[in-house]
Amino acid sequence: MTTPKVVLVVEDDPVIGPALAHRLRLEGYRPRLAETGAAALREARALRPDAVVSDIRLPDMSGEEVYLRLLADLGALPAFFMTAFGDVAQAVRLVRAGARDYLTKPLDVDRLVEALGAALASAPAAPSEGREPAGLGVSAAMRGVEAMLRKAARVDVPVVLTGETGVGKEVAARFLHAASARAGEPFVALNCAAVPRDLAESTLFGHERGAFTGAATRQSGLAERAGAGTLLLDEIAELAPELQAKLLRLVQERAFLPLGAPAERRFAARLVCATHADLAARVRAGSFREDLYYRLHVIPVEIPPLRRRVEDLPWLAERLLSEAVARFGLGARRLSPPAAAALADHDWPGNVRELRNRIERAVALAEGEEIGPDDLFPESQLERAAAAAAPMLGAAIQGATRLAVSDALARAGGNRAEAARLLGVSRTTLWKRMRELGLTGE
Ligand SMILES: Nc1ncnc2c1ncn2[C@@H]1O[C@H](COP(=O)(O)OP(=O)(O)OP(=O)(O)O)[C@@H](O)[C@H]1O
Repeated sequence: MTTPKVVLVVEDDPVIGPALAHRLRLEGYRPRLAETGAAALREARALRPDAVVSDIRLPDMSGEEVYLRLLADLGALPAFFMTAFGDVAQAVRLVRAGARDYLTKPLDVDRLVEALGAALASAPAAPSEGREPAGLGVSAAMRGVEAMLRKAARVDVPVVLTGETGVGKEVAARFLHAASARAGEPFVALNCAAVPRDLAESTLFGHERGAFTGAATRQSGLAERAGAGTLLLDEIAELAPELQAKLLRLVQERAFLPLGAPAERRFAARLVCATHADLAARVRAGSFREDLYYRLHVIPVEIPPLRRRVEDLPWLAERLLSEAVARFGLGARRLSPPAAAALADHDWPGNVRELRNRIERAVALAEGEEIGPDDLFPESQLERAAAAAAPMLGAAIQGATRLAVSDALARAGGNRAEAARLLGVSRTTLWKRMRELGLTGE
């Protein structure tokens, strides 16, 4: 059986949103409705939807902003926009940024369902039980990480993934999930740094109806939604102290208490944590509980930065390139040899996320089939232009200085002390400038 694809519907209209979600459910999708941009971003980070269908005007931000933030967080994914305003400029911008389609209201739902079906059929399928998960790299370092994760997948103990931002900690967590016996169960992720502090507890553990003002219905938390699958807590170092205590209970007793619930529930998922912070240092600084640290650190796995495994660059670039081409529905693209060489010269502070962003931008904007170094690193083109402009700027500054100095000397009747006073500089500075400019003061 295939797992239903998750479609995030972002719509604040109380009729259109639920109606669309209902239709998508009938079509065999797992829709998730968000009524604001902030809720959509939260849901997207936790659920990693397969596609997004969003209104362009939302109460708190534009659909465009939601999409660009989703792109940064999740990479490209099929996105469809709905608008009552037919704003062509925004449509063009969104399609350039990778959106699939732009539909005007009243919405032709059949057309949307058809386009969604086509987009999701061409998207790579989620790994399912028994299938070999996609590899993480070809370097010895990443082969080592894969071997470690495969071993960890066999036993149900907490894993902590560490590494710089964008190295692929979440990708590694998904690899672990796919390699484990839990592969057919949900994979649920929460970025602890992104969820507002007052919502963190109910997001993680859920709440009963009436548990707090505004809790109109019962809401299950991610600990419950992860079922017998895997729960990834990303940026674990940012978890508030009161939640650290509750997480300890989750790990130790495998139990959690939804807000306002009469009794604890059993935690059936596997816990994986990730962080780019030095957790041991946080323990020493007193901001992370030592007992939790030791509970979580049963299997620590470090994902090395991309600059320390350059052998992975061509492999990753190739993979991200074909993914971007398929997602944007474009024809073939390839990296020119100088572009491939430029990849190796860069030191990738943003790691694989930066590589993905550069490749997606290059695929979207390159004119022909071949992607050159300037498509990947447009800033170096600007730097070259600035360097070329620098001599011109220098000449302009020199010309202006010459005029000002000659004028001051003329007004001071050749008296250098007076000319320096008029210019607001010391006599030594004036003397230096005159020497540089070849002025004698005559
Ligand atoms: N081995 C890989 N193959 C393909 N894509 C990858 C790989 N590793 C990372 N990526 C891509 O790089 C981006 C960042 O990956 P991921 O979110 O897993 O990093 P992270 O270390 O969890 O980042 P952060 O510290 O910011 O949470 C994603 O778009 C992901 O798809």
